Amino acid sequence: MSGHSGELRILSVYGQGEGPLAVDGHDTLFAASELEALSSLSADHSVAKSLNCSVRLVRLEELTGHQGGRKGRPGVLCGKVVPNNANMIAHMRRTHSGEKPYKCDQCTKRFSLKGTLNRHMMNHSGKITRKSAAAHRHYLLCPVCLRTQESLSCHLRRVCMKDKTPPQILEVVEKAKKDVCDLLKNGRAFSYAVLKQIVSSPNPLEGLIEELKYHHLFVTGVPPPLPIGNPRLVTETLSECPGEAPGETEPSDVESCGSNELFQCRQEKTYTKDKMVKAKDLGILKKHSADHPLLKRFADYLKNDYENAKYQQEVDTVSRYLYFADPTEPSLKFVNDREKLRDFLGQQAKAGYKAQTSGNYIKCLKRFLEFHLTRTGLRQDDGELYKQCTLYLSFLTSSQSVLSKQASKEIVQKSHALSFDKSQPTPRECLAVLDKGEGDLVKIMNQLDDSSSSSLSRTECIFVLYYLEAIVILRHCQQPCVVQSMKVKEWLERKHADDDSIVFVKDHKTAAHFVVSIVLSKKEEAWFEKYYTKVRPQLLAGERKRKRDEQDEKDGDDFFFVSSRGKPINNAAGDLIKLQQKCNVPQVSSQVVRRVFETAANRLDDPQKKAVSDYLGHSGTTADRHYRMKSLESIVIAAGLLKKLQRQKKSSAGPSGEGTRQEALGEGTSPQSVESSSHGDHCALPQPSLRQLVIDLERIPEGNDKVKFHEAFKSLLENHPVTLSGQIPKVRIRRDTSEANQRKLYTHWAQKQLEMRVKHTREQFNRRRPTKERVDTWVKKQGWKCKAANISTEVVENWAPSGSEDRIMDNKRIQTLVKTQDWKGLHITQFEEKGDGIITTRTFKKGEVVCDYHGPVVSGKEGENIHKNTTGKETGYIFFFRNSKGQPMCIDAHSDRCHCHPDKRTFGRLVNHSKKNSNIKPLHCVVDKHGEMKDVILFIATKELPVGEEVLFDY
Ligand SMILES: C[S@@+](CC[C@H](N)C(=O)[O-])C[C@H]1O[C@@H](n2cnc3c(N)ncnc32)[C@H](O)[C@@H]1O
Repeated sequence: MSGHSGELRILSVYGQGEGPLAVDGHDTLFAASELEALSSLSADHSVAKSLNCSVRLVRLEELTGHQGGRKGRPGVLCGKVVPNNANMIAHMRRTHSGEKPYKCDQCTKRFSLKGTLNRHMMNHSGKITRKSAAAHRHYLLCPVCLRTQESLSCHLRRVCMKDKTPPQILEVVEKAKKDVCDLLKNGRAFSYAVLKQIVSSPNPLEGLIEELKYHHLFVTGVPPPLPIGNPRLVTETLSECPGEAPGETEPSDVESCGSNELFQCRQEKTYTKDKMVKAKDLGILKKHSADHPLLKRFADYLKNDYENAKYQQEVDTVSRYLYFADPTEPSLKFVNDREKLRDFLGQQAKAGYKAQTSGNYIKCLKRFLEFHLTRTGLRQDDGELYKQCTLYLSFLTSSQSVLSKQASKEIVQKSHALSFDKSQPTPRECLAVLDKGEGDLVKIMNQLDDSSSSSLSRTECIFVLYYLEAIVILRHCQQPCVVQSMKVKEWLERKHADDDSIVFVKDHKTAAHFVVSIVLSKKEEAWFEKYYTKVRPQLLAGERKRKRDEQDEKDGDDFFFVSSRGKPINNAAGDLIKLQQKCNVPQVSSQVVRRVFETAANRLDDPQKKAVSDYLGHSGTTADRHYRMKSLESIVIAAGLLKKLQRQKKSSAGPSGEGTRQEALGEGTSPQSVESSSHGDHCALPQPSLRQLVIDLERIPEGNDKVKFHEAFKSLLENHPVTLSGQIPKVRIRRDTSEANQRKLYTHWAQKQLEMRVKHTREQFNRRRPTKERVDTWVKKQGWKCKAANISTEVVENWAPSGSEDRIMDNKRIQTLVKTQDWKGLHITQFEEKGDGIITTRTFKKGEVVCDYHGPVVSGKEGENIHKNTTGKETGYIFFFRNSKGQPMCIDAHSDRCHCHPDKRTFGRLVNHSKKNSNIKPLHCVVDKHGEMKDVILFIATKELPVGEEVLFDY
């Protein structure tokens, strides 16, 4: 570009109303003479006027001063409209010439803006002027990228909220300003107590981040949570019994109710319903269509990757939040607005949701984001959104930790309140529906026996279904989702223990990570069997007729409990309510029942309490520990204890409210008395509280009962002594011996037999420590009806040599080892001065047989001859001893390989000598080999031998 001095150049022309005009003048050079007129302001305006636009004129000498536009791009300038020529010149100088006109008179620095100079001057003066303080307030935090910005509005407009409207940006700026003020006012002081609490919390870092956030300070670079290793495990943890968070029932959907349409019961307005209505009013229940691709893909992910049967519930949860965040359509944009989540949680709190429920929402949202971060192409498609999602994920994690703390607080408060709640129902009241409905159930069951009318009406079928569900929930204190998860296979594979049968439900969705066991009495088992063989097929058959129309729905073939539509039942809690309404008894939820029995279990001693707690699955024990306790016997014992607690009679107390121990434990309570006591208005009857009963129980001396039990047990043993293979005396026999102690007699007898079996097993392995597998195999061979592991664990874990030395060779294992020379735990190694020797590869206990001195047994004389005739390497391998008749004998092991084991070097002949450090001793024994007595020299450990020790004996 060449120019003449005095030329003016029209840099750009901005039209008014028609957009930018690409007029020639944009790049046209005007001759100085022609532009004489344009060199003044008026000329500038006149051009503008004629073109109906704004024109900028720049003198070429000014342009040549900076050699082009900003960042070295010649001729490309900012296109800014300035009001007049003077301002234009100032603008050009400041912005495009690289010149910095404002100089600090205290140092050499120059600044292009006066405001920047002013701020710089503060460094010298140490004072903040009114003007500069105002400038400082502009350092606001961008809530999206979490960076402080000199001009937030400008930053949002250009970067983080490019697609938002000015009012939306203004709103964010105003909020940021408010936050800064709040930070200055309240955010700078930290409470020592709070910090201490955070530091001692299980996740101090998370707590700290949250606390900083509370103070309007943000931590950047927080990594997103690690990818989930075991989706299945996480699924189980996340979906704790859907629809039943501890302490409340919050159906996943407003519309959801019982699994069936039976009993036209009036729907009572419950607390839960109130809550749902409120939630609906507050707008937190609306959701997007599940057909939206975003939600559909998430559903597929949950269904396939997590094998989450209840995936729709989780999708709905996410959908509700997405709707709240943006009712127009589901999107990931919600990650740009953290305030929205706070609003949502606030609304949930207003509707009366518990912190745990809100926590569940956050869990689902996290999973939704994890899905997008790990399973979609979000990173490649939209890097910025991907980044926002990771930041939001950590925000969710922090929010979750706050909610979980609040949730535990709520649970503790609630259980504390409940433990002192005298209006809590008694155990008997909890079971009122079972008592009241039993008559009808028996009638229906009898009807099934009658071959002429084996088909039930649909209502009758449903009644049986509901009643059996109620047995599992109320009598066996299981969560409704256990009922929903029980499979046919699990029913068919139930185990029998004496009169009881145990159903193991494996794939349930409770928070507990172990198999749920349900101990059914003989009567209950018979009902369940009739349901399975006669009622369930009717329910399934009803469905088959309709199936053609509903191909896509899952059918109930695998599930034990099926609805009248032949589907797996989906709301056992709702079914229970319906049954209670039908039987006209007060509604008691599964949660209340479990709590009542937990409280009632307080009266038990610690091991019993633990057994009940484990049975109920309340203890939070690890799976490992739980499986160990779960021998059939222990499950049955725990179930028996629970039953005992359930038999607590409701109101047999005298005027003082005191009942007898027997009454309190329900012993001798006849079904009739239960029936009569459960009729009428429960609340009208005088109630001794459970607490009172527990106190009464404690007042009664135990001693007398103990004596009675021991007498009963002695009497039982007279006719049914404990034997290794004997059967536990039948319930009838135990009842005849002592009605009150029949269960305890069972336990005690089983315990004695177990002890006897362990002792007997130990004897089989008394001189060589066995492996667990070996004991298991041996126990299985005995044909005892017990779990081999119960015995082998006991034998192996506490193994020590036992029995007299005279009888060691009675031990079959030792006999086998002598014969096979297959001694384990030893290794041949070389020693510099001694030649070969033996070291241990496992520990040996004092008294354990280490190996034998193997070789042909010859007379002493023969031995001496061999000794004389052997030279060199073969000397020193003859073991002299006296046999049981006192005759001199010897074992000739001069040959490196014996005839019977030509493939192996036997250990005994390689044991070296030491007088001082000997750790084994030889023991002469005799073994009967097909009627012929054979001498054996065993080596017995004289002290504990650690691994790697040389085996030595004093020659
Ligand atoms: C029964 S054998 C022991 C195995 C022998 N070390 C080998 O290599 O076959 C006995 C012979 O081992 C050697 N021996 C045993 N104990 C020893 C010791 N403490 N020091 C040196 N040599 C020893 C002697 O040569 C002895 O005659």
